[in-house]
Amino acid sequence: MTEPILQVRELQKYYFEQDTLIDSLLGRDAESVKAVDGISFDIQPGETLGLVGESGCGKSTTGETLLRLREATDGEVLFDGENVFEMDSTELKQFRRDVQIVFQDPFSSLDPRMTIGDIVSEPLTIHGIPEDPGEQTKREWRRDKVADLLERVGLSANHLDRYPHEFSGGQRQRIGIARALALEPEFIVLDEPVSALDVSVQAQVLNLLDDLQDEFGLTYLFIAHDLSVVRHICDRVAVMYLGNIVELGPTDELFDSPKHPYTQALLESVPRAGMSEHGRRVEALSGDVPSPKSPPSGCRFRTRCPVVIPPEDLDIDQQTYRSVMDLRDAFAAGDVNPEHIWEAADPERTDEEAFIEEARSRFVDVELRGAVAGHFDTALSHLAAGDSEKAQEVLYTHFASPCEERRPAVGDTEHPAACHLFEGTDEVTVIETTNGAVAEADD
Ligand SMILES: Nc1ncnc2c1ncn2[C@@H]1O[C@H](COP(=O)(O)OP(=O)(O)OP(=O)(O)O)[C@@H](O)[C@H]1O
Repeated sequence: MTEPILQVRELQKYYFEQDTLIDSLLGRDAESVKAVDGISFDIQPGETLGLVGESGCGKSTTGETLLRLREATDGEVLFDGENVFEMDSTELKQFRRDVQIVFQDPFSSLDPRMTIGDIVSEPLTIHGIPEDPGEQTKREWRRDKVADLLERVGLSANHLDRYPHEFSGGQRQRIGIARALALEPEFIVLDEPVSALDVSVQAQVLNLLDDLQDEFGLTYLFIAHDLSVVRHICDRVAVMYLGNIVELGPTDELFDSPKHPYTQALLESVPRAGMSEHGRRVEALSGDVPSPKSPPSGCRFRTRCPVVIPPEDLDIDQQTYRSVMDLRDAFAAGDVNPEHIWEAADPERTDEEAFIEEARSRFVDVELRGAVAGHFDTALSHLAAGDSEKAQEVLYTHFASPCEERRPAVGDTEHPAACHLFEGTDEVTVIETTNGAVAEADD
């Protein structure tokens, strides 16, 4: 195998909020937003790696941090074997030529006061290119170069003296791409390059990117939230959730046999022609993404996961377990007020049993049985007595999931996924239960 052009190792980027002098004078604690929290991947020369996930999961931060446009909190990035975060000014200057970024919004990323010629040639001017323009002046050389670049991205060389507002969204994105190509880079981060464009124009820009990759031998990191876009342009796809990579694999394999419950849910939420609701195997994603300021312990997806693993000694179905987990989270967030439950309980009765009946009807809509019912009622009786801490403790003791105790490792196989369900195995299948889908590992 060839040497990867890019190697990302345990990259971490935290944003710190409330850490100004005024904040500390006002006694506010600094808060960290764990936007990217220890991700690793490689990209081979000439490859397109997709980076997908819901809004806010850390995709753009990843792209910008590995290009050193943002300062990493921790981790390492090697480009052509060189440590990007340890480059001196000469090495960094060369790096800035070799890597480029294309942004999502072609309306705000181009300076409206500059002509297209100036926009595309600006990187050349900044880098003092050409050193030797031969028979021409530097300005003539750059004009010719820009005219050539415009034609290569499907625009006319006659557009050189026009301004961005004279172009459509698709054309502006082509201008952004021409600018990124000016320095003849090896690697480009494409940050949602077609998300702001009409669907009819998206395919044209994607085809252009594909052609340019072949023509110039480019390597891409293609960031997108739209899975259907990634499918056609990427060789491999990495799926991100709340600052972590949860699955990475060859595109077709990842789409045809997704392993991680998050990838499965993400794919199920993509409308697909000919697929009826009945044919869906896993429920589409529900619930909100937790805040990256206080991400869940262990697996970050566990608070929304449809197949979270119960403790070994507990016989509990997924729906009931989810209700208990949600109740625990509500306790922890201070969202459960016993006074309200007493008020809503049968006014004829003031006994603990009335409280428990009311609380059960509020928190679970399935019938609890056996040990599960016993632990649950014990917790509720503590709550009835006003001891919310003890109630929480009971729920944590008896219902703790392996998914919350340890962060699942991403393996180093060709198609790894970070999920406790199949750690140590390479295969996963999805089976259906009456209460929803359950992913199971093949041993
Ligand atoms: N400058 C900043 N200061 C504080 N928090 C930030 C900053 N920039 C991004 N974040 C937060 O970091 C997290 C990751 O943001 P990022 O933009 O990288 O996600 P994304 O997956 O690219 O989302 P989108 O598709 O919406 O751009 C989000 O919670 C975001 O609010």
